[in-house]
Amino acid sequence: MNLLELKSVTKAFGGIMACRDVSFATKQGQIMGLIGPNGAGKTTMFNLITGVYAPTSGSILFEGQELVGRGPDGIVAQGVARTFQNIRLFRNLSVLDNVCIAVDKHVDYSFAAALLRLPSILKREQEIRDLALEYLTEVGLADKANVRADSLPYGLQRKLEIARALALKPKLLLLDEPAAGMNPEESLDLAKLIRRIHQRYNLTILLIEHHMDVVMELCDTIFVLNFGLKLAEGTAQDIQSNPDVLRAYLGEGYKRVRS
Ligand SMILES: Nc1ncnc2c1ncn2[C@@H]1O[C@H](COP(=O)(O)OP(=O)(O)OP(=O)(O)O)[C@@H](O)[C@H]1O
Repeated sequence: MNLLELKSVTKAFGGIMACRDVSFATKQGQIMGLIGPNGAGKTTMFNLITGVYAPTSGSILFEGQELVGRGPDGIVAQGVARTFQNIRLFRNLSVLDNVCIAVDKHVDYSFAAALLRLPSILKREQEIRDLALEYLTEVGLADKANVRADSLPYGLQRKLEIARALALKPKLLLLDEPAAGMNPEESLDLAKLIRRIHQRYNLTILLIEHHMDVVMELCDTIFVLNFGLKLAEGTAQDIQSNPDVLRAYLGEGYKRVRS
C-alpha cells in the first residue's frame, strides 16, 4: 500500500523551479532515499510534504488523503514528522525537555488542571518524562538528558532531533541529512540506529542524504532529483550503475558500495 504519493508536484519560487512535475510513491514500511546535487530540490520536497510550502501545482496524498492545504500542525497530527538539515532544537532547554515537548503534543489535559497542579497532572508529567527518556535511550542519549541541547556536539544534536521526531509517533519520518558532518564510522553507526527505529516503530522513512554509504546501506528504493526534475528511480544497484546519475551526481569514478 502507498503511504505517500506525490502526483505531478511543481514548486516555483518566482522564476526558480525548485521542483518540476515530480511524481513518486512510497510504500508502507519502505525506506526511500531522496538524493541529488545541491539545489536539486530535495529539501523543498520535504517542505512541501510537511506543509511548510504549498505546491504551485500537484497533489500530495498521505494514506490516500490530500495533504495540500492542511498546514504543518495538521500534517504532524496525520502522522508525518521530520528532522531538519539546519538543526532546530530549543537550544537553551535540556535534552530531556526538548523531547518532553514533543511527547506532550499527545497529552490531553485542560489548562485549568495543569494550572492547579492536580495529582493527575503531576502523574502525567512523570509519565511524559519517562516516555521522553525512553526515546532518548533509543537514540543513545539517555545519559545526556539533563544537559543543555546546545552543549551537544552536532552529531548528537541530530540524534536528539530524531528522538524528538519519534516522540510525535509518526507513521512517516522524513530525515533531512541526518549524517551531515559525521565521519564514516559515525555515519554507519547512525545507519544502524535508523534501521533499528525503522523496525521498532514500524516506520516508513524518506531520507535525504549525501553520504552514499548510508543511502546504499538503508534504502529499498532511491529517487534522484536534478534541477528539480526526476533523473532516475530504482534500487541501490540500479542507481549506482545508472550513467545519468553517475554523470550528474555520483561521479564517473564512483565506487559501488554493494555489488
Ligand atoms: N524559500 C525559497 N525561496 C526561493 N528559492 C528557494 C527557496 N527554497 C529553495 N529555493 C531554491 O530552490 C532550489 C532547490 O533548493 P533545495 O534547498 O530544495 O535544494 P536541495 O536539493 O535540498 O539542496 P542541498 O542538497 O544543498 O540541501 C534552489 O535553487 C534554492 O535556491
